[in-house]
This record gives sequence, C-alpha cells and structure tokens, in this order.
Amino acid sequence: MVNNTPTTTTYTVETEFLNLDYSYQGLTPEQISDYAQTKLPANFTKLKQQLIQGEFKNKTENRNVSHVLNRSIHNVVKAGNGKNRFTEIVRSLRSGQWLGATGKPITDVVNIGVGGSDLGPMMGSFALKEFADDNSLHTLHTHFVSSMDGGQLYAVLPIIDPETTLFIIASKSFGTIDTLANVNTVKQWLQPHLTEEQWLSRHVIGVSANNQAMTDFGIPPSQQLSFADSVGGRFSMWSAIGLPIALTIGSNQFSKMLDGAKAMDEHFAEVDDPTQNIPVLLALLGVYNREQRNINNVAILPYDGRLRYLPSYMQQLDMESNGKQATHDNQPLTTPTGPIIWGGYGPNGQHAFFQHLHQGWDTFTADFLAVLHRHAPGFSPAVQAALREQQRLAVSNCLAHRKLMWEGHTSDDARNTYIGNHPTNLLYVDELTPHSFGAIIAAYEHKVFTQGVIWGLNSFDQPGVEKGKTCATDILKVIDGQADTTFDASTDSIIRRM
Ligand SMILES: O=P(O)(O)OC[C@H]1O[C@H](O)[C@H](O)[C@@H](O)[C@@H]1O
Repeated sequence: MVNNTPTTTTYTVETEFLNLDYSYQGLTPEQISDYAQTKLPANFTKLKQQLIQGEFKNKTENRNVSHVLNRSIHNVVKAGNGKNRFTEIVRSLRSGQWLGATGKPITDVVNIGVGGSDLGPMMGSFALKEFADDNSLHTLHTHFVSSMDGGQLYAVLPIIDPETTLFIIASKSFGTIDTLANVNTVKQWLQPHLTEEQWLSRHVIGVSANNQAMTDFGIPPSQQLSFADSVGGRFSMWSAIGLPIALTIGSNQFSKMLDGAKAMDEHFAEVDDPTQNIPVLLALLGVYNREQRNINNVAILPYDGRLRYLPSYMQQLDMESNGKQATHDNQPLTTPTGPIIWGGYGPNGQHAFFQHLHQGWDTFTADFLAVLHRHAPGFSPAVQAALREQQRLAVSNCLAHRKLMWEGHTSDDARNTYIGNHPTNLLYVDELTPHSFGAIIAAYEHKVFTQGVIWGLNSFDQPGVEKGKTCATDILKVIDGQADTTFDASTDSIIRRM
C-alpha cells in the first residue's frame, strides 16, 4: 500500500533545452490553470515583456531591471562583433599570451568576490569545465575566494605564484568589505615579490558597475570590465561577472550559455498558457505549496555532480529576492512569501539527510535535477562507458527517491514505513551543455520573478542585508579598540575574550 497511488498520467513540459515533469505535484493541468487565474495578475504578459526588454522597474532602487539584456543586446561576447575587451582578455589569458610583470605567462586566476560576484561564476566554471574549447593548449587554473575570514585565501595562497597569478576583483559595488578584506591580504602577500605598480599593471582585472571605484583603486582602464547598474548582483553571471566561466570554457562556449538562457527567455515570454510555460509552472507550483500546503522550504537536489553548486546559487537567487515582508510599494505583507531554499548534491544527500526526508516529521518540497545522458569526452572508450553507466546509476537513484517521496511505502514493520506525500518537480535535460545549463538558470530566474509578481513584492532589492553590515562595523570598532560601546551581555563577553 502506498500513500499516493502511482501516477497514471505524466505531466511534462518540454522546451528546446530543458524539460519539466510535475507528475508528482498532485495537481492536474486543469487545476493549475484555474489556480493561475486567481494568482497571475491581468497584466502579467505585459510585465513579462517589460522584463525581457529590460524595462521592468525596480521601484525601490529607482532603476530598470536589465539582466535579460545580457543575453541579447548587451551580450558581452558578441559586442563589437566579438572583438571587444572581454573576449580579448579571455583570448589572451587562455592562450598564455598574457604575461605577468616579470614576463611569465599567467597560469592561475583567482576570482575574489562574494554573493552574486562569486556564486554564479563558481557554479558555471565548475559545471561546464568539460566544454572548454580546445583552442587553448595553455592550462589556466581558476580559484574562487569569497570568505570574509580569509580561510579560503589561506588555502589558495600557498599553491599559487605571485608572478604567474592574476586576480579578478569582482564586485558590483566595488565596496563590499568581504572582498576588500581579501584583496588587502593579497596585497600584503605580494609585497616581497611585486611592487603594487607591477601588480596593478599585469595581475589585476576589475569587474564592476562602479568604474570610478576601479579607477580610484588603480586598475588601468584596459583591465576594467564594467556592467550596468541595472543588473542585480544575483543576476549578473551573464555579464562580465561571468569572466571566470569564459576563462574556463572560452568565449564561444560562454556565448552558448547565454544563448541557452535566451531560448528560455523566449519560451517564458512567448508561451501564454501557464501550464505549458516552465518558469510560470515552477512559480505557480511553488506558490501553491507555500500557501495551500503550508510548506516553507524547497530542497534543490541535482543528481549530476557538475551541478553541485546549484543549491547555494539558488539560495541567493530565491531567498535574497523573495524573502520579504513588504510589497514593492512598502505595504506590509500578511501572507508568507519566498520559501527557505536548501539542498545539496542528491546522491550524497541520500547518505546524509534523506533519512529525515523519508521518515522525519517535516514537510518539504524538492526540485530534482537529472541529466539523462553523458558523453564524457576525453577518456578511453572503457572509461567513457564506465562514466556513462555511473550517469545511469545516478538517474535511477533520482527516479527512485522522488517516487518514494511522493508515493510513500507502507509496511507491517513501522521502521520500513515511508510517509510519502512530498510534492516534487523533476527538471531534466538530455545532456548538460552550456545551452542547457543557461536554460536551467534562466528558468529559475523567471520563476523567482513570477513569484515576486504574484506576491506583489520587489524581487530586485535586498534591504534586509544592510542592518547586519552597520551593526558589524560598530562591533568591529570595539574589537579593534576604537570605541567602547556596550551591546548586550553575550556579545560583550565574546568581545572581551577576543
Ligand atoms: O558584488 P558586490 O557589490 O560586491 O556585492 C556582493 C553581494 O553583497 C551584498 O551584500 C548583496 O546582498 C548581494 O546581493 C551581493 O551579491
């Protein structure tokens, strides 16, 4: 006996690069269609068009929302017919022609950034590594440093050489303390090897929406890559912020990632039927689970190791966008909005947190992500065959666990009883490619946008991250002995101990 009978109908939407199976949501297309009528505003089509054309208003920050244009008219690869600063930097570094100040080719690139200036580039570089075009015989190692405490730098500095390392300082604002603190430590580390002038002249690229700050820092104009202020940090991997991805796979492959996202933009904009539109469906199912089933969390469970950084990326994309309690015109909201996003690489989760999912007490919903086929180029036929078998192994586990989470399993033995009834999505692609990867991420962006519209909030600001920053500044002054403010017993006792 099972809690939910096995599905007899498959509910699937297919697009050029991404497919969605929502058969285990317990809702028919007719029910979703009715629900859409009550949830989507009458002007939704117009709002979608505004987003696609870069004309949607981020009212609280008084600017447009233009990240979608990075896939079309502001395409950083195609600008100037592909002959521009971005592609030139990528070509020069990937070919080994970019020499450091002492004449040696750059072998390592360290991206220093945090939040949107770290999560997307890191996820994309890791996911798409095997698509590196082979125009480059020169090997470039890419590293990511984001942590404020310097723990990542501590691990990276011993394995890089100052004379052959280039640092990307990636920061939309160029003022984020985490990033500046890491940069400051790098400068101390460099001192015995390079002068600051040498370092700035050949070992730094700035990526920012704040050109003045890059200039003030001393980065030569030819090493500055800028992007529009109207591109939100968590939506910026399509802009120059995606440089580490392009350095990993080449500009042409990076461009394919943008094209995959663009294909999803077109699907989102053009398909009016909400039950045939993947981002709108994801949004509606999410709102339904939040509001009708009171489920406050979504587990992101990729079943392909190349997507292992997707859950962290999604946390910022979704939670920073829709974790709000006020509407875009500053009225208090009375019903819950964006859920908690969490998750991890699915197969490893099976050996860690899935016990709780199957038999614990909490409700959840999940997005399973599966890649159906794998070519695994670059290895002998025997190794390729073994890797393909591993892919099939992962997909079979993905299908098994989502089935069990929905249907449950009843046994005479209470220990072997599974609760089931957990609604989940399956997002799947035939292959993970730059195209399909771009489509997955764009689908999630548009889901977040649609939910923000439904809840009437502004998905493009993040006022709630600011107070913590000012409070931390006040506390640091006391720790550094520059002030003697007291806070509360617990905080004060830790400060004293420091
Ligand atoms: O790119 P940056 O300006 O350095 O910002 C890095 C991150 O920090 C901020 O606190 C925001 O909450 C994030 O949205 C942003 O991505």
